[in-house]
Amino acid sequence: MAVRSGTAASPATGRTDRADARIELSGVTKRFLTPSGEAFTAIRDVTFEVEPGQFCAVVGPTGCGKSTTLSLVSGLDRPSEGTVRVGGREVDGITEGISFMFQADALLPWKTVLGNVAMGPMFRGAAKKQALASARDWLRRVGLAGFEDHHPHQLSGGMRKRVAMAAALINEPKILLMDEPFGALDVQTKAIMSNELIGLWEQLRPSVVFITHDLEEAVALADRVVVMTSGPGSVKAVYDIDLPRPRGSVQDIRFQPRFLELHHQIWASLREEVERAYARTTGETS
Ligand SMILES: Nc1ncnc2c1ncn2[C@@H]1O[C@H](COP(=O)(O)OP(=O)(O)OP(=O)(O)O)[C@@H](O)[C@H]1O
Repeated sequence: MAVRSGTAASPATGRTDRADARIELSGVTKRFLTPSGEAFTAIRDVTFEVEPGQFCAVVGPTGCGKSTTLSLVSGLDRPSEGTVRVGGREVDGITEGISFMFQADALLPWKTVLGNVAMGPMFRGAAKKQALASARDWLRRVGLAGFEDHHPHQLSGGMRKRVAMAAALINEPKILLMDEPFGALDVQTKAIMSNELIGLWEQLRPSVVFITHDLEEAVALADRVVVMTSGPGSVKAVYDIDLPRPRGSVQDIRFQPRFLELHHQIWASLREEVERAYARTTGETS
């Protein structure tokens, strides 16, 4: 493992080398105006990179600015200072080739499962027949063959996540942004979904920014873990995870000595920030 900050190491052998999938945040600060008109700094001087095809997890205490960071990468919001680049180009609006997955389902309740998944290619100009064929194929890939005509409310939470995953991946994004996508699932379903995500990611290799509160999930899935400080968030440390790929089942990897070692080291760093954030909410000084 390497604890790093600053410039990124070369991607490991076998990674996609699509330079247009590189994500770079450099000295990024984001301030919001509070209702009373004062400036509130959500993140300060955030710098890190995600290599093309790399799976990068971001962890940090609640309110440290993880979602804010993700929205700046997506182009939904702009930095107050610093630059966000995707593929070497400064982000100045919604960037082509990015898909999202959030904790809340972003499925349209009035559309069938097939209709929800086919929407992406249809918006991108695919013929309806082709979009539906591709959606059927993706539903098969996420284990939902036979559920094409169901509506989202007729599915379990895990099944809805599969639909959301198919809807995100059908566009074959170069970048996948995920904000606690499995946060609302029970432990077993979360593990199954994590395994499925990693299997599909290994086939498509988009660059991933994956926000999570679950450090085990971060270490099990990621090539790189970014630890953020308590708010205003900045990058405290970057850990390159040297567990081999393919990783296999996330349930099993948690028992490997190397996993435990990495988890222990990163938790020592994260814990200080979690405690600092907690002390603030309880009014204690730290
Ligand atoms: N649009 C906004 N206007 C004002 N303040 C905002 C806005 N968006 C976020 N914030 C504030 O910025 C800080 C960081 O929020 P953000 O949601 O990015 O944190 P987070 O690390 O993702 O939190 P959590 O882990 O709890 O989801 C919070 O204090 C939040 O209240």
